[in-house]
Amino acid sequence: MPMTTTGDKIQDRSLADAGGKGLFTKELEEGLFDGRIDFCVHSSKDMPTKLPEGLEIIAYLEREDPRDVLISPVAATLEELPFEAVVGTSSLRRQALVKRLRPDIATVTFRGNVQTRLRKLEEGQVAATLLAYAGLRRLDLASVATQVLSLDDFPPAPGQGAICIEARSSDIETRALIAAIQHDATATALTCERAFLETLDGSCRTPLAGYAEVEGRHVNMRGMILTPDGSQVHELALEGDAAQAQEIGRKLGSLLREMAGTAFFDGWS
Ligand SMILES: NCc1[nH]cc(CCC(=O)O)c1CC(=O)O
Repeated sequence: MPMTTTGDKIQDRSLADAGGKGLFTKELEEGLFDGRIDFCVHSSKDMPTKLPEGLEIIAYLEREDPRDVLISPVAATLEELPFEAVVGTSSLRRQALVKRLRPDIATVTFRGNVQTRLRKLEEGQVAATLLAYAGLRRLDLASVATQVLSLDDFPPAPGQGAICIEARSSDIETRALIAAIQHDATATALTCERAFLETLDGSCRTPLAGYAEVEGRHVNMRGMILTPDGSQVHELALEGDAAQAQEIGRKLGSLLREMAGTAFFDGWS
């Protein structure tokens, strides 16, 4: 049964202004609670860190490419965009990361589905936009990407590129069925990234990035927090055993918070 979420309907505001991550999940979760559906498929990036009592993420699928891409009809790279170009994005993280690399660039709110954004770009409303490579690939639109941005310059949002399944905690049957498609390395990475997010971000208003790389039993997570104008950046990486994924994410978040100091967060939240 197709369902439309508030996140799909509200197209004129940034997600932070419209009410945060829960926008994409609320209607679907109501379907879980009243038994119309038994599981939901989400982009992990859109999932709040705290789920309603009685619901859980029961599996993560193998992660797609987590990187962001630049899409521009006027330049081949972010570096080559014209001086004081206008870039369309409603992501606080992308806004801050762009300005960190190109302080001359202005950003404007840019939402809507991918096709709408590409049309605005064609009409010349902005010189470029930024999107997740994973989303484009899933829509068979990878070829519209102008530049794939490096994980170092442009670290992704926690959860980017990973699909998760949410279900009722009590639904043992669905849990057992879905367990078969869990991708363990992705689950480890996401455990780490979501613990990081939970530690740092109550409000959804702090530009932050975080990406955990998992190889065998080893996790290496890098996190970053920025001021919205990209002028101040704190970043740090921590590594350890996969069994410690949650602790690594939490510790990374609290260390970054300490490094930045309270004044860093007071400025705009
Ligand atoms: N906020 C919307 C959203 N949620 C997940 C993705 C990308 C796909 C993914 O991360 O799996 C996107 C679009 C985008 O950021 O370009």
